[in-house]
Amino acid sequence: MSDGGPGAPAAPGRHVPPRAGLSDAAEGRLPYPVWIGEGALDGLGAIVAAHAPAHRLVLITDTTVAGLHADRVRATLAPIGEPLVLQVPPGESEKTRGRWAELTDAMLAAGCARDTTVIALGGGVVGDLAGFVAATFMRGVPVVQVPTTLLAMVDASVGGKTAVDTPAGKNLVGAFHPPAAVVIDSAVLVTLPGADLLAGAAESVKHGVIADTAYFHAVAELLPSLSRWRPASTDGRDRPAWLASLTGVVARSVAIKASVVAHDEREGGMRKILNFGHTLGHALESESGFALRHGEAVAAGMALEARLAERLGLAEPGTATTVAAALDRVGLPSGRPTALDPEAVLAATRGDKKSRAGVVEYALPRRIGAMEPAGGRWAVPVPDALVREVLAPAWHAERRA
Ligand SMILES: NC(=O)c1ccc[n+]([C@@H]2O[C@H](COP(=O)([O-])OP(=O)(O)OC[C@H]3O[C@@H](n4cnc5c(N)ncnc54)[C@H](O)[C@@H]3O)[C@@H](O)[C@H]2O)c1
Ligand SMILES: O=C(O)C(=O)C[C@@H](O)[C@H](O)[C@H](O)COP(=O)(O)O
Ligand SMILES: [Zn+2]
Repeated sequence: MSDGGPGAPAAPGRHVPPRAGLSDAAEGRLPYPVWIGEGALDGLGAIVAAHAPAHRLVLITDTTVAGLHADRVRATLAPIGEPLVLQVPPGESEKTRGRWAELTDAMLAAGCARDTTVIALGGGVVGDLAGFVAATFMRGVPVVQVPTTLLAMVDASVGGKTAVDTPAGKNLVGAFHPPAAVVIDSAVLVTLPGADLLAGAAESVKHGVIADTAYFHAVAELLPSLSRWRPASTDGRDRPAWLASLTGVVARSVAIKASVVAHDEREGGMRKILNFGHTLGHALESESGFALRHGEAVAAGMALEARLAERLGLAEPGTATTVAAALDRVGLPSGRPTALDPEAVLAATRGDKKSRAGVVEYALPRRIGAMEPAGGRWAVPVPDALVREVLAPAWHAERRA
């Protein structure tokens, strides 16, 4: 982690109207605004001033994102204050209690107090880590989420889950800490490589499976154009044909997630549907040593868990094949990668927090576009023998497009 220098006091109250629009779909469902649109980043300063005014601003980001987008963020924040900029190295292996300690120590050393707003600029790793810093710093200060990956735009930045990983597993120490606002500038996606776009789109595939058949097919149709994307330059001058469609995808995914979270913010029941693909997904992600991106692991987890749902007689026949076909077309994993030991994956599921009374639970679909409780439960136990059965066939990375 590096310190970008001391933050100057912010002057709350200056309000320049932001250029981007509020997501109609999310408005009214969440107790905080979600701004979505190309150029939304330029309105960040005004949004912070309006929704999270503070004496001090702390910008938490990773070194990759800082090099690409931090100058623009500093510029939009300039009228309200110079942020203390704290950078961590990129990657899931940085989402740790150690980084949390370094970040909170740096804030204390800089004299930050409860009148501080944290701005999380980056992918889901930064969002979860900075969100957890904000949730815990002096028992909680506001966080504004500014996602820069597709995954963080469609999923991680909304809903208030924050966490760090531990050696025992993913997201095991965390807090619910809803953001004060979310600012999504889809134009920053042009600097993201195709593989990261695809991994993010996997969470949108999930939203389609759990809530909207037409949306599932629309996302599946868009995947090939994302997989081919190679950022030619890092300055955002290229405007790919898929950008407008992807902005719509972000809005639809945020709306689906908002409608779930609005019903069950603390995951007492229905919110578990957002965990479709994640019981096995988290196990695969951890067992790969994070060689698999989160979205890639969730892709494999969805294909495997859809198979479980069919074998249990919960899902319509053909559901798993439809999910796997959408993933296979672009080389997203649709099964257990050959290098991972099935027994180790099964064992890793037991460390997840989706266990109840020591039994691991799975949120399983009924068909593409629908999740319903089974026997009154949104997540159900699955016999180990069945999990072993779906984990048995290996998925070969050579199948990647
Ligand atoms: N809190 C939630 O509800 C929630 C939901 C889904 C996922 N997550 C978490 O999100 C994490 C995964 O997030 P991710 O996929 O965004 O990974 P990530 O944050 O590691 O970002 C992926 C890579 O993209 C780089 N990057 C970010 N923005 C960029 C840009 N605009 N241009 C170029 N490079 C850029 C990053 O530096 C990083 O190297 C996991 O830890 C997962 O558990 C949380
Ligand atoms: O917001 C939610 O709820 C989700 O489950 C979204 C998931 O995509 C995300 O990966 C989440 O962090 C997983 O939840 P966890 O409670 O299993 O850590
Ligand atoms: Zn996820």
